[in-house]
Amino acid sequence: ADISTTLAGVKLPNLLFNASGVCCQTEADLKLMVESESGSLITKSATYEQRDGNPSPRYNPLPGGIGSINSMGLPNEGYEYYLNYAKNYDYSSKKPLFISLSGLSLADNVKMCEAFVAADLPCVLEINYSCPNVPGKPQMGYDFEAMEHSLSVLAPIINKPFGIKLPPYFDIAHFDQAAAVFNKFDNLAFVTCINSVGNGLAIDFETEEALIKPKDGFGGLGGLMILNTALANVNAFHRRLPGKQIIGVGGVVSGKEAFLHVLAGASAVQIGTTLKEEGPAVFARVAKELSDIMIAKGYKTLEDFRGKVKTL
Ligand SMILES: O=C(O)c1[nH]c(=O)[nH]c(=O)c1I
Repeated sequence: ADISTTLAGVKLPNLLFNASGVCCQTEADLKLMVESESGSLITKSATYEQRDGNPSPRYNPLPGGIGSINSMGLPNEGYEYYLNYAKNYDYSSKKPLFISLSGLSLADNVKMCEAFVAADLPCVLEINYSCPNVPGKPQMGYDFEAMEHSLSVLAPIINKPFGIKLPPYFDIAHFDQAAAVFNKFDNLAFVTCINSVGNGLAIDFETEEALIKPKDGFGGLGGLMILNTALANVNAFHRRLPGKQIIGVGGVVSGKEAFLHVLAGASAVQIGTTLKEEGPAVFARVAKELSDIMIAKGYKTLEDFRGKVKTL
């Protein structure tokens, strides 16, 4: 079946790619993504300066394959590293490049966006408003006023289609308030839902210890356990953002969850925890599983069922 898609006006040979943060911090990581069967790739969220991030252990899968917890602390090579990567990227490769930016201040986001705009490259920007793991930095995604102000500055600078990475919301009024902000920006072409469910706590039963070191063990939750929150956020914004697209992320362990994300309204699907645990071979597996599901259900393209979840 045809699992290709178009996102922000850019053609993706298939709808799958990595969630920012996984398999994308260094050129070696990104090479693995380019060589994989993913339809696209996105870089690790960049800050203006290089960051080491939080002390390890800072990532851990949870027992029983239910998910993961992380408090990486925004480790990255600094935005110029990713700008250079974007300047040298082979855009004829059919696999579009996305760049994640997560400035620690609006001023930093402005400087990074201006640098990418000045370079005038075909890559697509995803501004991360939802990093839950920088101690002392509350995430922008939960501050609607600050997010609106940031977008009012950045959208005109970027001046072409771009996206934002959002935290999960859990209140219908918050979906409404967030959508009211996003609908003000015409070139805000997509929203990526969801980032990890912030500040969970995983404790080892035997040792009675927290699984990760930073922040007393508090970190973002990912994997199968967040699937249903992810589907709700994808569908809530699919319903509320006419003319914009949704990238679905959260809980994709097989073609089945990718199918559900598209049914909820996703135009593309990112994989985080399962990519971290299985490696880049996950893309060929999930792509085949999704194609087989579509064939079994009689769907030829993603448009045949995108957003068509039935209510009772
Ligand atoms: O701790 C991180 O680096 C991190 N971890 C996440 O789960 N989401 C994010 O957006 C980020 I920037």
